[in-house]
Amino acid sequence: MKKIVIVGANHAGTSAINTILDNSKDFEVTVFDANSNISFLGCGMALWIGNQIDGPEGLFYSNKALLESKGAKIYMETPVTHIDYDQKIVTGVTQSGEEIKAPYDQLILATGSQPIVPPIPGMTLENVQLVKLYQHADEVIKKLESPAIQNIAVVGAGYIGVELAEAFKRNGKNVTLIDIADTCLPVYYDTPFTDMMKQNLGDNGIKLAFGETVKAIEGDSKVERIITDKNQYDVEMVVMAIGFRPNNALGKDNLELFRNGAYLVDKHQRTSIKDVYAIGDCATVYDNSIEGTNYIALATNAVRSAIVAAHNVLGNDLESAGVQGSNGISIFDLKMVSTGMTHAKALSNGYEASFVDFEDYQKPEFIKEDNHKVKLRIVYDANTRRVLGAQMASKHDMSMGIHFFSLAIQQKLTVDQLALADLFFLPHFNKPYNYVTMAALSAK
Ligand SMILES: Cc1cc2nc3c(=O)[nH]c(=O)nc-3n(C[C@H](O)[C@H](O)[C@H](O)COP(=O)(O)OP(=O)(O)OC[C@H]3O[C@@H](n4cnc5c(N)ncnc54)[C@H](O)[C@@H]3O)c2cc1C
Ligand SMILES: NC(=O)c1ccc[n+]([C@@H]2O[C@H](COP(=O)([O-])OP(=O)(O)OC[C@H]3O[C@@H](n4cnc5c(N)ncnc54)[C@H](O)[C@@H]3O)[C@@H](O)[C@H]2O)c1
Repeated sequence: MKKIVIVGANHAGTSAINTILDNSKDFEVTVFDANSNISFLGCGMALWIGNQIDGPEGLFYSNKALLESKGAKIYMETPVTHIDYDQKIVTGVTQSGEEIKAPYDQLILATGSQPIVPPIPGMTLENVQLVKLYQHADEVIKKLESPAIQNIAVVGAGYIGVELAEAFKRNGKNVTLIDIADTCLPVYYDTPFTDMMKQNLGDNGIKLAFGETVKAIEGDSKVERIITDKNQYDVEMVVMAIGFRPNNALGKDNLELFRNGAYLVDKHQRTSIKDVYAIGDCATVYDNSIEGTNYIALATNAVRSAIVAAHNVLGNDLESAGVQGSNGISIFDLKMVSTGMTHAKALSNGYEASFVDFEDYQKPEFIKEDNHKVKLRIVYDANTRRVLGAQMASKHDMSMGIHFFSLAIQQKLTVDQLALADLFFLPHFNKPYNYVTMAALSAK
């Protein structure tokens, strides 16, 4: 039997294990994970912290017993400390200090990412929190019960920071949201959209401290204040959410890396060493919007890249379709979704980019219930007319609409091809002249 070793058993690793074992019985699959749990959905963390769901139980979809029932050998709480890429041997160390040596024919690295820790004074004070793992969320929730914690600074107004700012507000805490950029969610949306989210956060009582650089966290053993280049805020907890860094410790000296340290992979998820694959947050993706290699840490990419790697391990020649970085967020009922490049990013990447904006009600005005305005921006190349990105915002759940644009970018469609696409009409759902058609028709 061919030996497959997988390092990391969270979203990417679990997806690879399932794909291999669901499709073949001819492989011996050995898996190592440093953590004590598998498959925690970080995307549900804010809902759990904000008391919008019953508890964390539903945020797990797999476990050691389930994967072992399929035939995998799973070592939990067993960090891999060394990989001999010449001899093809992975070494893990159990909690009791026992060394496990696992030889492989093919190796899948699924070691994910870690939150970025800024090099500022005060990071080791009590109540400075990182938020990635189940254990992190559990610790934050226990601390929130203390009446001593009333004022919280969230650093980073990206996806995690904005979601957690809402969650802490739902706990009745005073929240200050700090970002080095002059707005929130700048990676994903252009100004008209980030302005909507800014307004939404402000209207719901979150103090916004944008355009401020954090210099230090201060206190006498516990957090007492956070200092920026412009202000200082008295807080009892600081939550750091300024992005992820790929976890490349096991391969950084052996494998070719992307500029941020992620393992550089091709469309088969192959690294620079034969028989070694990398998937999920530790690896690069092929980004169809920029037509090149990129780093986009998302669970969706983790699961799909794992399916691709697993099929190649099985001997099926499967190539990734690439990604568009499609994403979504819902904060105090404001829903925003985006895919591909923002206009600002397209310009900074050297495209002669244009955009078209359109805003309309989701349904005809005679429908009075659950009918909200939807704001749409399509970003396209002014020369080739190729769709480069799209953003949508509404109180209506229009999220499925972004998939249309995602596929358009993947298939290199032009904005003019979208204008004449066959979109159905029914008043319960949309308008005969819907905003997608109208926006695309209006593209200059
Ligand atoms: C709060 C939060 C909200 C999020 N929301 C969303 C969302 O809404 N949508 C979305 O698409 N994505 C979301 N993400 C991102 C998503 O969680 C990640 O992209 C995803 O976890 C990546 O999966 P992964 O398996 O590649 O890596 P990870 O989840 O980082 O898992 C890596 C695994 O490798 C193990 N490991 C690492 N090193 C070793 C070693 N040396 N030996 C053994 N094991 C090792 C770790 O213990 C871990 O279990 C969110 C993330 C967070 C933190
Ligand atoms: N809904 C979702 O799809 C979802 C939810 C949560 C997380 N995620 C993913 O998880 C990953 C990590 O999320 P994240 O929110 O940590 O990263 P992010 O990239 O979304 O946001 C990081 C934010 O931190 C800011 N920042 C960077 N350095 C800073 C500094 N020194 N001081 C202050 N601000 C600073 C950036 O300007 C940015 O706004 C991302 O890939 C994200 O897409 C996705």
